Amino acid sequence: MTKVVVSGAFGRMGSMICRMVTETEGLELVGGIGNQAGTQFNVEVVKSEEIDRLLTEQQPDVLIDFTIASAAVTAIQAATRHHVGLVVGTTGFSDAQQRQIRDAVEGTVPAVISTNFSIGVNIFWQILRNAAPLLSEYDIEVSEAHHRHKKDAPSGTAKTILSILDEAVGEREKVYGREGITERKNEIGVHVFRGGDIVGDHAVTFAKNFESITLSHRAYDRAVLVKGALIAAAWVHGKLPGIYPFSAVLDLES
Ligand SMILES: NC(=O)C1=CN([C@@H]2O[C@H](COP(=O)(O)OP(=O)(O)OC[C@H]3O[C@@H](n4cnc5c(N)ncnc54)[C@H](OP(=O)(O)O)[C@@H]3O)[C@@H](O)[C@H]2O)C=CC1
Ligand SMILES: O=C(O)C1=N[C@H](C(=O)O)C[C@H](O)C1
Repeated sequence: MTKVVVSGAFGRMGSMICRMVTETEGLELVGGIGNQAGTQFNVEVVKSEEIDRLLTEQQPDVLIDFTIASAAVTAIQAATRHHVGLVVGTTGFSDAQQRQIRDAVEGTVPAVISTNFSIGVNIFWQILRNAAPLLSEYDIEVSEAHHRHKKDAPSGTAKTILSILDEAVGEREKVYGREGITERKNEIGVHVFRGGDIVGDHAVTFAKNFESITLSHRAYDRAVLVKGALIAAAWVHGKLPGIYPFSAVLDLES
């Protein structure tokens, strides 16, 4: 049995994760962390000031975090103090926050950290790794669309796409939207849409004269992201300390 605490327990992802943990054999929901205290699926949800008490009392095996960057850093640091494994889906970390996370996790706990827990997106990234080197002479544009409530832009997934492209075709300047008189150089254009309840769309277009190729992924239901996080939670329990990508959980490494 893997005992799970969910940070962001009242959020869009967190509340669905709490419900699906209670419905998944082998996982047990033992607590939550929220911006306010309360209960979720019959377990206590505490504010971040009470994390240490919760982790001491409930002795979870894994903490799953889907919050905002600053709250995630606090939860991650607490989990490492209590030797609790981690699944982190929160996006929008600054470079300094990423360093804080690496420093906290290294040598202490196993952590699966991914900007996207959909299996399809992780396969999409792998396809991109293989395809992009063949398309290095093409103009490249990246776009993403999400619901109106999303706070960070571009999405974490889009940032991962950009780092895959940097590695595959060499680092290029990123141009975030265009306005006025602009001349395209050897850059990557990045375009962000926000509206309605779009779960998550990502696309990469490679264009040259007379032809283009677009690789895209669309999530129709947040459940695909939640399912991936739960697969990661079951996997990470008992692993050696270190940061693992979700592709390692899925055994997608080529
Ligand atoms: N990796 C992946 O596959 C995915 C990643 N995400 C990422 O996950 C994060 C959450 O997304 P989503 O669920 O849509 O966002 P929500 O805003 O719905 O959920 C975040 C929750 O965190 C709570 N929160 C804020 N501060 C704290 C704190 N200090 N301690 C505990 N909880 C806190 C918020 O409370 P309040 O509302 O009161 O502020 C809210 O309930 C985002 O960064 C998003 O990009 C999302 C989907 C998939
Ligand atoms: O905030 C969201 O909703 C999502 N965030 C992740 C991201 O920033 O890439 C993943 C997913 O697309 C949904």
